Amino acid sequence: MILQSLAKKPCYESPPTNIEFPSHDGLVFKQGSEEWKAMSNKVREACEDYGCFLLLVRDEIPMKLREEMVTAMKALFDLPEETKQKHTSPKPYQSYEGKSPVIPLNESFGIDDACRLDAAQAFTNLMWPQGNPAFCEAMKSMCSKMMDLNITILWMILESFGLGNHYDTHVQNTTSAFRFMKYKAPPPPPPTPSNININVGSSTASPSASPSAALGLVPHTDKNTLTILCQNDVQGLEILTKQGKWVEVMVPEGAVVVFVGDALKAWSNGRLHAVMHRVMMSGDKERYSYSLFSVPKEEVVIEVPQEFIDKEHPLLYKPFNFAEYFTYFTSNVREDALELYAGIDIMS
Ligand SMILES: O=C(O)CCC(=O)C(=O)O
Ligand SMILES: [Fe+2]
Repeated sequence: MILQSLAKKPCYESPPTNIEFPSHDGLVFKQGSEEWKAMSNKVREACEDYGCFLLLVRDEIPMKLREEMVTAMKALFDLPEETKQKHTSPKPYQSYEGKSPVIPLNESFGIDDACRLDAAQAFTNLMWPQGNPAFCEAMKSMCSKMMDLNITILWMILESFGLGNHYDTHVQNTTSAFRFMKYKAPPPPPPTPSNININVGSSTASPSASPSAALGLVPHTDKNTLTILCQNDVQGLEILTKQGKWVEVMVPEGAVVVFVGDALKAWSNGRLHAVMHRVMMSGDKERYSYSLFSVPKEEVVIEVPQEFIDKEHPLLYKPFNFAEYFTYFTSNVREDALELYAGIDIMS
């Protein structure tokens, strides 16, 4: 695994540093080894400072599987509208969604409890009643690899805080959700005097500047624990730095983006940062991305462990049920939903 911190500076004046960690036995480092400890600390620091980071995981998530996944997704989004609309769920963000007036370039499918074997089968059979084993296989395999990665990263974070004893409870309390996303290329901007080619003798006025980017996904923090995001080669992801500046995230081939969500931010008493991010589309290519979200199970109450509370770190969040917070958020879609719902006003 190679880890790259994002947005070292408010904007990329110099390339972010790459740190390489040799891996042993595939995904899992020898726990307790020097590499393991160094990697765990880097992961925690990135989560504290930026709330996200890039991981190069060519061994853990092979390129061939990524290619199969994008091919499978193209077939999925190419299905007729009435077939896609068959995917419905009472849960927010899980049904097929497309043609939203706010984000008209975006289409998505959410799949609950996605790492269960029967979830991939049920979804595939709904979309392709005649069967599509290639899709089902790619989805199943990708889900489990991304979940392994997700859990390993959580393990590293806990170990780095010296809280490895919380790992088993976290895993028992965790379920998963998967999301497929497609973003159409934005329509070309209307011609303006500055981008119409005018022939003046032998010289030609310069061609149009690149079309201005269009909103692909609204700014948000993820609400869950940790997110692993993969994309095709079309960039568009942006994060809001702590300095309040939107910066592009150039995701290299073979890398995934890891995000801290609100649930982990609250559990860590605000030590870890849940970063705002969005997608801005430009150019003429379609973006495909897919995410594996680790999510606290319905009944789970998020409570800050004593180890995170001291004089310098007063308790910032009261215990709350994650499912209830999520329901609250869906009817109060605002940036400070977590603070409003569970925050303790330490000034009063
Ligand atoms: O498509 C992307 O790159 C971002 C997706 C995302 O942020 C999300 O689904 O929460
Ligand atoms: Fe997100």
